[in-house]
Amino acid sequence: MMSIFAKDLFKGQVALVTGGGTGIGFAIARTLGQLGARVVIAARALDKLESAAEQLTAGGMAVLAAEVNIRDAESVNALFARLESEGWQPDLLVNNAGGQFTSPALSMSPNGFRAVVDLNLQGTFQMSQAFARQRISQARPGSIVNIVLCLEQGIPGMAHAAAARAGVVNLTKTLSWEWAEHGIRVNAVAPGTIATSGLENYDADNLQAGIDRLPIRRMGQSEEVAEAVAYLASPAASFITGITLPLDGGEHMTGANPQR
Ligand SMILES: CCCCC/C=C/C(=O)SCCNC(=O)CCNC(=O)[C@H](O)C(C)(C)COP(=O)(O)OP(=O)(O)OC[C@H]1O[C@@H](n2cnc3c(N)ncnc32)[C@H](O)[C@@H]1OP(=O)(O)O
Ligand SMILES: NC(=O)C1=CN([C@@H]2O[C@H](COP(=O)(O)OP(=O)(O)OC[C@H]3O[C@@H](n4cnc5c(N)ncnc54)[C@H](OP(=O)(O)O)[C@@H]3O)[C@@H](O)[C@H]2O)C=CC1
Repeated sequence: MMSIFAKDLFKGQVALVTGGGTGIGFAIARTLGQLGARVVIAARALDKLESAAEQLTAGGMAVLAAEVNIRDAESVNALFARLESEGWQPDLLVNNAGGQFTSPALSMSPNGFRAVVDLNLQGTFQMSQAFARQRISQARPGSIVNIVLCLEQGIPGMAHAAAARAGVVNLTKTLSWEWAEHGIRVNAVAPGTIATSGLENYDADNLQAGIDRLPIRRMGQSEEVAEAVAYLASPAASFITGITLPLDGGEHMTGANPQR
């Protein structure tokens, strides 16, 4: 997919994409890199990150693979300290890392619920706070884009993720208020079902049943998410903050219903 944006849109900027070694995060990293950004891809599995970085570098991009566990505040702080000392301090942050498992709410263990909230909500907060502290201490503007889930009809079978991502939607609004005076915009994209290897964790028949109900009756592509992220992160969206953009073929009207 060809980007509609100017080739040097993000020239001179560094973008940090969590979960940037796989799936949607990889597509976001590639798009921002093609648009001139130097890109940091960060996640837990360094081997996957390094092979993704190799692919992107082979395409002419400047890419750094960096290990982080977004659930661990010390690991997050260490990442930002490292990026600053190595000259990769990010101007843009894409909080893409996340995930969950399907389970009826009645049989979810407290620890299972907590693990998903910890990853998607606490992790996103920790990354955003570390990013904003660094930007604000140096009086530099910035932009954050959070990747959430389509949740407008609730998400039966994923109560933990529905709650955590709704938390991120409101966190997006709240941080956009608090950090606007520092020139930091905060927005989110809410994808529906997007064709990535991440979907191997989910029942294919349930996914298809959800797709069959969509007005646009297909899965989305990672590149479609990446283009929306590029727009929200760019100066073209300089008057937009606090929003969550549905990118879902209409799933915000039909719901996903993964468990039935
Ligand atoms: C229509 C559906 C559309 C779906 C669209 C969305 C797609 C995507 O999001 S794609 C992203 C793809 N990747 C994933 O979703 C995988 C993400 N999963 C994880 O990263 C992890 O499984 C985790 C964060 C959810 C948990 O990580 P961790 O803390 O390392 O896990 P533990 O093994 O320590 O377990 C903690 C706790 O959670 C319970 N648990 C874990 N997996 C399941 C499961 N599949 N079913 C039920 N319970 C699970 C586990 O048992 C632990 O609880 P206790 O046993 O009570 O200690
Ligand atoms: N595919 C879809 O249909 C949809 C996906 N989403 C969301 O989009 C995002 C990307 O999903 P997708 O690309 O499909 O799936 P992936 O499983 O490929 O992406 C998840 C990424 O998150 C990283 N990650 C997970 N846990 C952590 C952690 N604790 N610290 C740092 N990184 C972590 C993983 O890397 P590693 O394991 O190496 O840490 C991986 O790169 C996720 O938040 C997902 O929930 C939202 C809607 C729909």
